[in-house]
Amino acid sequence: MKLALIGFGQAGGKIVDEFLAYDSAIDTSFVEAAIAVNSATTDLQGLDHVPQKNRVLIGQARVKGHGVGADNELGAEVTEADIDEIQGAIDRIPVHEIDAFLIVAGMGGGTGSGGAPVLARHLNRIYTEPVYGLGVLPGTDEGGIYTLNAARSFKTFVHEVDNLLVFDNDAWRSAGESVGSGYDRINREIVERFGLLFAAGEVGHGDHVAESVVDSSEIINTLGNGNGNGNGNGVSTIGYASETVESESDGLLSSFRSETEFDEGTATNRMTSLVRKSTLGRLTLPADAASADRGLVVATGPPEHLNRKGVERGRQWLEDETGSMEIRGGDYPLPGEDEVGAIVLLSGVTDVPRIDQLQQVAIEAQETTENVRARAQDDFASLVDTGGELDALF
Ligand SMILES: Nc1nc2c(ncn2[C@@H]2O[C@H](COP(=O)(O)OP(=O)(O)OP(=O)(O)O)[C@@H](O)[C@H]2O)c(=O)[nH]1
Repeated sequence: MKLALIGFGQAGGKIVDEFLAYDSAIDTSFVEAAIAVNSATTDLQGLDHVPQKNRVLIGQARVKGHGVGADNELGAEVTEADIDEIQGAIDRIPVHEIDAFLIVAGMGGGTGSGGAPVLARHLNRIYTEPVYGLGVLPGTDEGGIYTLNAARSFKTFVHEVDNLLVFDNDAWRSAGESVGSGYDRINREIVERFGLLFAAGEVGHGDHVAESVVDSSEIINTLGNGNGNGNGNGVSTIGYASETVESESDGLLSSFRSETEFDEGTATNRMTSLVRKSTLGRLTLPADAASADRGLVVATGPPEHLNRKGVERGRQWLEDETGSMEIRGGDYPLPGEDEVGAIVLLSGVTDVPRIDQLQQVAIEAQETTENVRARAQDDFASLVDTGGELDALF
C-alpha cells in the first residue's frame, strides 16, 4: 500500500529515515512521501534520507530550535500553533495517490509524544484517507517522566488515529548494548516488520503472479477503515517468523525440480508452523493473540515455496486461536529470496499487560509528581516567609 510517512520527534524521524532506506532496498515501493517534523534543529539535521524540503521545524518561537525537553504538553502546544507549517509540507504530497497516512513517534519524549496526536486529529479532519499511528513505547528503565508521557500520549493518540500500531522498546532491548547501537538495531527490526507488511499490499513483481496476493484493502480492512474522524479501531501488534529455504537459483538440486514435484506437504506444514511461531513468539507489542478482533496472515518468500494451502491452514489456525471470523490471508511473493516468512497482524488486541503496567506506573508517577510539587511549593513558601517582619524591595 502507498503511504505518506510522517516522523514526529527524534525517534519518529529516525524510524522514517530507516523506512526510506528499506523502501529503496526492496523492489516494491510503499513510501509515496516522507516528512519529518521536530522542534529540535539538530535532530532534523541528523537525518539521512528524508528530503531537506520535507523537514519541518516547529515551535521556533517558543523553544528556538532546541526541542521541548520531554514536555509533551508543550509538544502538543507548539504543534497546534505551527500546524500550518506541517500542512505546507503535506500540501506537496499527491494525497490522491496514497492509501493512508502513517504518523511515527516515540511516545516517551515531548515533541512526538505531544505532537503526533495533534497532527492525527488535524489530518483526520481534512482527509478521508485513514490516518494510522506507529507509536514506540519507552523502556521501563527510562524513568517516570517517560512512562507518564507515554501513558498520556497513548490514551490520546489511540483515539485520534484509525489504528495505533505499537512497538515496545522494552520488549526488544538487549542487555549490554549501548543506547545508540541498540536503537539502530531496534529500528531495523521495526522497519523489517512494518515494511514487509506495507510492501505486501503493494506487490509489483512483474510476471510472478502469486496465488492470492495481499491487497492494500485487506490491510486497511484489518487495521480499520478511515471514516474521516479517527475514532479508534484500537491497537495492533505484529509478529514475524522466517526460515531459510533453498531458492530456485540455488544450484543443481532445484534446477531438476519441476512444478509437479513441488512438495505441497512440506510447504503447507512450514507455513502453518511459521504462522504459529509468529503469533506466539515476540510481537512488536506483547499481547494475548486470543484478544484480537481481526487478523491478517501474510506468507512471504520465493513463490516456488508458497502455496495457497499453507496460508489457508495458517489462517484457519489463527481463526481458532482468536475466535475471530475476520482473519484474512494472502501472499507476498519475493522471487530470488532464500527465506520463507509469515507476518501476522493482530488488530484490536485488548489483553496487553504492558499497557496496564505502563498506566499503573504512570498513575503513580503522576501522583508522586503532584505531591512533590505541592511539597516544594510549601517548602519554598516557608523558606521565604519571615512572618511579616521583613518588607520586600518592591
Ligand atoms: N525505537 C526507538 N526508540 C527511540 C529512538 N530514539 C528515542 N526513542 C524512544 O523515544 C522516546 C522519545 O524520544 P525522542 O523521540 O528523542 O523525543 P522527541 O519526540 O524528539 O521529544 P523531545 O526530545 O523531548 O523534544 C524515548 O523515550 C525512547 O523510548 C530510536 O531511534 N528508536
